[in-house]
Amino acid sequence: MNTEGRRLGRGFTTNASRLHLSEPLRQTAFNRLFAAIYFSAVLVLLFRHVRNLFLYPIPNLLSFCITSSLFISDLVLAFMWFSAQAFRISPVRRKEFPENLKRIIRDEDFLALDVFICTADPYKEPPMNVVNVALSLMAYDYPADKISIYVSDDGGSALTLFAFMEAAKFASHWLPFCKEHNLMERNPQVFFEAKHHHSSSPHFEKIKTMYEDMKVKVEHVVDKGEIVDEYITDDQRRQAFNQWTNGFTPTHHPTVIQVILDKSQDKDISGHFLPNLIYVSRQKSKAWPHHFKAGALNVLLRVSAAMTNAPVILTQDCDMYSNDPRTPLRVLCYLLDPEMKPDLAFIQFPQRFHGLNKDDIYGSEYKRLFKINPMGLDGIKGPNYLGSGCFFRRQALIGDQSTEIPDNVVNRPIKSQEILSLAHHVAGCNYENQTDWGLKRGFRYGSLVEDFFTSYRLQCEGWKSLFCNPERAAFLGDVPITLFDVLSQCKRWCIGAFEVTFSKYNTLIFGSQSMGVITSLAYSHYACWPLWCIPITFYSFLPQLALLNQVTIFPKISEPWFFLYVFLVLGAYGQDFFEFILAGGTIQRWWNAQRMWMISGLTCYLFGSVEYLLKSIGISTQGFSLTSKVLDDAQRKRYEEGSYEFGVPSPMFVPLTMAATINLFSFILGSIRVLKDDNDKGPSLEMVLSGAIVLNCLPIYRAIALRNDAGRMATQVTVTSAFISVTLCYASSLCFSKK
Ligand SMILES: O=c1ccn([C@@H]2O[C@H](COP(=O)(O)OP(=O)(O)O[C@H]3O[C@H](CO)[C@@H](O)[C@H](O)[C@H]3O)[C@@H](O)[C@H]2O)c(=O)[nH]1
Ligand SMILES: [Mn+2]
Repeated sequence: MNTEGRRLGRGFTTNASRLHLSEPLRQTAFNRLFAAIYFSAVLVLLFRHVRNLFLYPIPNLLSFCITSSLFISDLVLAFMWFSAQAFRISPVRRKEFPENLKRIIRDEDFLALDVFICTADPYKEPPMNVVNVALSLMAYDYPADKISIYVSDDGGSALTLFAFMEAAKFASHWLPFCKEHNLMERNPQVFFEAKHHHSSSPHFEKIKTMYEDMKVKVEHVVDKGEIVDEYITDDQRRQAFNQWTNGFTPTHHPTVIQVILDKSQDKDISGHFLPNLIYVSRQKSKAWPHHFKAGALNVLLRVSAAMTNAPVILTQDCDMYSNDPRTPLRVLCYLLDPEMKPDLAFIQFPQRFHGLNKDDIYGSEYKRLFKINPMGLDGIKGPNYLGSGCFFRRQALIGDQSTEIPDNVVNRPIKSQEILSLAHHVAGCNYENQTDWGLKRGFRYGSLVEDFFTSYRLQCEGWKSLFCNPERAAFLGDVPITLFDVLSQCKRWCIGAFEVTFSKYNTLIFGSQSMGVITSLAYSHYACWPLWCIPITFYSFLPQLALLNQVTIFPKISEPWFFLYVFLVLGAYGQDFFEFILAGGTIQRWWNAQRMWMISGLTCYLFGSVEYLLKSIGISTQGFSLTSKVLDDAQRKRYEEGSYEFGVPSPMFVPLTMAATINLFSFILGSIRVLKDDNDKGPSLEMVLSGAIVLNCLPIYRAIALRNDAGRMATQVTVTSAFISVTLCYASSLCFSKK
């Protein structure tokens, strides 16, 4: 069949030897035009602020404070808008043709792949889930002798090792089963939960029973917190678990490296070799910093260099399973392209999630962060690294572009004493001492968003990246299902972002010199992310307090400035809305995403900024607080019903509840006045703003007053917020009356 010039839907054309294609997004021209118009409007607004502040006499301190707060807020908004244009300037879309690969490569051309899976706590990250992730990756449609799975266990837990030993046994049945039935779902948990036509066959029943047996065993062990004697079935296992001696704790223990499957010896039930499966728990000592996930990944980089040294590395979080067995073939479409540029460092897939509720109430899809923006960056230097679902060229992490690194795979038996002792040596906690690991080599240290920081530094060094976004999700991960977990995760990201901003690698100064202005703006947008808290907080309180005291701070409808405000607000929201919908979103999801933006401004952005401050003056020492992946049934049920989960009495909820209360009162009071007053001059911007915030806060009112399940707002939070709100209103009335 002649496939030349065949139209491939969505506007791509190709011929039979093409491996990949890219094309600019259609909205680019509009984006640029709109940016020019909007930019002029922003300048006019800033001009108005400057004039009000410096050219007109200021009657009193209060109005000076109000004017300058509005000016600062709008400056931040302007900066965030401006830097975000970097994502809009040349977005591209790609497509790969893995079906064409077979024609041009032979089996031995497949590049060896080392897969890194990080886990850190068997109670927050259930070993059964981690094992399912590993099984889905081991079952890639790829020559098994080219795949090695490395599991980094920062929890140093025998329970996790046990789970993997069981998984290895199950793998010898599961992998041939997947291949025989050509399954797409190769995460056994997901596969068995879905309804399938195989479900009547005896083969299906048999493998399902095996899976259930393994699950029962692993969960039993995790519940007990130790490996029961009856499960220590042979000397090999006994020797392995004997490494957990009495003084062994998660934060203080020697290195444990266990080769669970060896591709040169272990076969599945159909007689094919299985991929390598290696458990690594690096040495930990309280005397040495371990640098969290970045540290764990660097240990895997070195251990894998000693054992298999594959030229391609996939980094994966322990909750991100493979949803498409052909993903590595897509990667080969780029890496085996004879025209591949030597400066390509990594290929990033979007983070996508399963188990989101219908309208994604917490905006956990992060469409902008994980899809729209990476497509935007793909047209410049390439997307930033998202921590998971990313294929690196090993060379980018261990050398510069000019170092020749032999792309050969180590071919010694990985269980040899020589290799194992080298692996132990490089996993030791003082191995990195006095070296450039984490500084100039490997995953970079110094930020809680090690992914963002690492790709930033790589791109500063001249490396590029690609965004690969196939229709069927390559990976699917878990989302946090309580608001507190969502906000805590985002707070960690904020602290990490500021760690980059206030380092010598500041994205605006260092970045613009090393990576060009446009890319550095994009990175600055993220690095300054927590700054959103400034405008959001001011706009949630200031105009409302003014409204309560019958003072207007925004232009009235009779003034031309009114329309400038209307244009700026509608323009920004409108563009955001269209981009969201064009990227496949729904109206409800967009609404929830913008609601989460407001909520974040009053919670995680704000608390993240404060915590960063405390950390930098040495008061707080917040580390990497893991996102919980454990499911509580009642919480899950409420999440599925679309009900916001407050529950915990966190101080983060206080400013949020205050904003909800104050906006409600100012809106009601304002409405009463409008109704009573005949010489009313139409809508005031203050009223529109507090009305919009009240709409956004509906779930909060419900959580305070109408619910009595465990997810309602904690009484402490309600009482504290009410008290501070009253004080704030009283104080504001004193200030405004002095005027
Ligand atoms: O000391 C640590 C801490 C974490 N992890 C692992 O890091 C991964 C990410 O942790 P998680 O709690 O799931 O954080 P998230 O906020 O959900 O992760 C996002 O944000 C992180 C940066 O903050 C990135 O590393 C992740 O890839 C990205 O998905 C997990 O597999 C953990 O097991 C470690 O290995 N060691
Ligand atoms: Mn996660």
